[in-house]
Amino acid sequence: MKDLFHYVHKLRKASGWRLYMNMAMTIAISSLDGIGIYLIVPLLGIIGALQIDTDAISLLSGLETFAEGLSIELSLPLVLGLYVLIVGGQALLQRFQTVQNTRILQRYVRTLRMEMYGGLLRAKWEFFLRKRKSDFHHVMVNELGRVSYGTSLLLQMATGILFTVIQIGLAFFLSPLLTLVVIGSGALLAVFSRKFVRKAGRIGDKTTELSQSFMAGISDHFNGIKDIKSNRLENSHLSWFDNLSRELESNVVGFIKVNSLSQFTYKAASIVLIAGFVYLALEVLHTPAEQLLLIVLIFSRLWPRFIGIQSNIEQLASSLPAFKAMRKLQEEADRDRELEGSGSPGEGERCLPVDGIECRRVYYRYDTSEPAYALRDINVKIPANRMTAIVGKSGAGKSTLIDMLMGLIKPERGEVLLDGAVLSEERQLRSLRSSIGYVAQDPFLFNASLRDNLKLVAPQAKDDELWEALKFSASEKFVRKLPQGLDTVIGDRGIRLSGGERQRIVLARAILKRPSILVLDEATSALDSENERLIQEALERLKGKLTIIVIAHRLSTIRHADQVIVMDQGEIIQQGGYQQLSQETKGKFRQLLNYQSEAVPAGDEMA
Ligand SMILES: Nc1ncnc2c1ncn2[C@@H]1O[C@H](COP(=O)(O)OP(=O)(O)OP(=O)(O)O)[C@@H](O)[C@H]1O
Repeated sequence: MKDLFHYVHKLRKASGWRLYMNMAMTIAISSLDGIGIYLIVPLLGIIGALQIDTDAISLLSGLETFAEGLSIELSLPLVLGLYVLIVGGQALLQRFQTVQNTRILQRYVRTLRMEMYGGLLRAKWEFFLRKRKSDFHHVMVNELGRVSYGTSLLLQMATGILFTVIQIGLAFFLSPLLTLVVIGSGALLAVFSRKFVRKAGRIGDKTTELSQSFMAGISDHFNGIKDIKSNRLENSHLSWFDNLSRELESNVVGFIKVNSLSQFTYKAASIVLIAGFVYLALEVLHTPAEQLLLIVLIFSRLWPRFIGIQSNIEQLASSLPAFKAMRKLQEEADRDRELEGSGSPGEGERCLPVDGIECRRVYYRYDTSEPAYALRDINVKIPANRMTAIVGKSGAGKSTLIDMLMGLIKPERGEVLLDGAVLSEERQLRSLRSSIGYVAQDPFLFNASLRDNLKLVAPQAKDDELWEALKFSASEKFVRKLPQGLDTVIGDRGIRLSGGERQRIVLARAILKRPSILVLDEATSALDSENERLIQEALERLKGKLTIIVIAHRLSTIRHADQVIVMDQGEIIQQGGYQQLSQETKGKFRQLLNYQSEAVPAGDEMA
């Protein structure tokens, strides 16, 4: 419930005066509706079109006196005209209110969407390490949809309750006793219906759980579709999908069963109640015909309202888990917020390291409840405007060290310094991040044209700057050969390009940002030796102008590095110049060189 109130508060903040205006309109519509319906029969009585004793209904005798006072004669056309005016006005207001309601709701959903997306984008990298990507899709699509639906239910319910209260007020004027009996019966039934609400809540929990698995499963499957197809895993995935779909189906049917059972209970009760009323009125109390007509009228107006509210409560209970899930993720993301107010790439002050980046006694664990350290007692300096290479076996901690140097993760112990100052302030971190050109192991491209992919980091870049960057990354030739050149759309994650082509485009993009620190994490692993040589030469030309950090398994790539760092099991076990390390015959680096020289033909050995 706390979560619901949290979102109601947000709704109030997002909609401001519109929400109150909406409530006021609800009151007007309900009043007009009540007046229109309840007055038609008695008004016909006043003008004598129906045989009704108006003195039996206090409100009507008052109205009659009022009309007499104004010396207005209540004729049939006047009564009917009044009725048309009231009901027509009410319909017009209702239309206006529907549009207004949608505005309120859509504005609110947009606010929530922006808040959620902004919160996620601004969260630290470590937040993403702990989470499944599909959980974000799940919250942004499914849960947000349920929250929006829940909120619209809430608005509907608020309208319904207001409506009912006003109708009760009007009905009370017409017949206090009868109205009290109807309310009492409704309240009694509501108490008995609490179990329906609880059941609906449990079904809502299950819906959250199932749709989370559904989203996680399908995104995993489509990410790994190539593996699925090549290993003929279609059937096992289909059977998983079938089981989950069945569970989803039975969950929905389960909810409808609960909902329809409660509706049935209310309807059955209404039949019994109305029969009881009529019997009591005719046989025991000998109520006059006009009163009896009112019993039916009041009952038939109020009872469906009770049913509607009960149904809304159940549906709301089933969407409460979505409010909870969304709030939880939003709060987690907000707690892990970083780089407040960071703008688009390239914006803000950039840093130009003069001394370099340094790690002092740095320790890091991905999971602090586990003993294994991904980085252990790291003491290293990455000198400015030099090329540093990080090598080591798979899992040695190379990428983790790079993440640490880029300020993506924070040391559990120890400190990272930029030009001698501890990297802790937001401003420092922001300027460091704005100055980095990063090419990941698994390069990411958007399903857009090459031009758009490149301009992502430099929106103002002219075509000749794009071509210059492409030339740097040895991609100019292949891009010129593409049918639409820079306008070629490269498919989902750049699927229409080869692995090596993708790496080169991402490298061009990193260069286009004109970084002062270039970080390449296995950035040329998919390249043939010819293209790799071209990139090496380009990097050579950059040496002395920017700080370059390279991770490479293929040691030939780092022949020209000024400094080589060798890592093993999270520690730095060797550090020095390429030549120096290759001559330390007992060192790990020499061992790695030997493994690779055995694997490549003699002429291609690095030296
Ligand atoms: N997100 C993560 N959660 C938990 N452990 C992780 C995570 N990423 C890496 N690790 C662990 O941290 C250690 C270092 O991983 P890291 O990716 O830094 O190695 P690496 O040297 O870059 O390996 P590779 O050359 O294969 O990319 C490994 O034992 C790895 O299992």
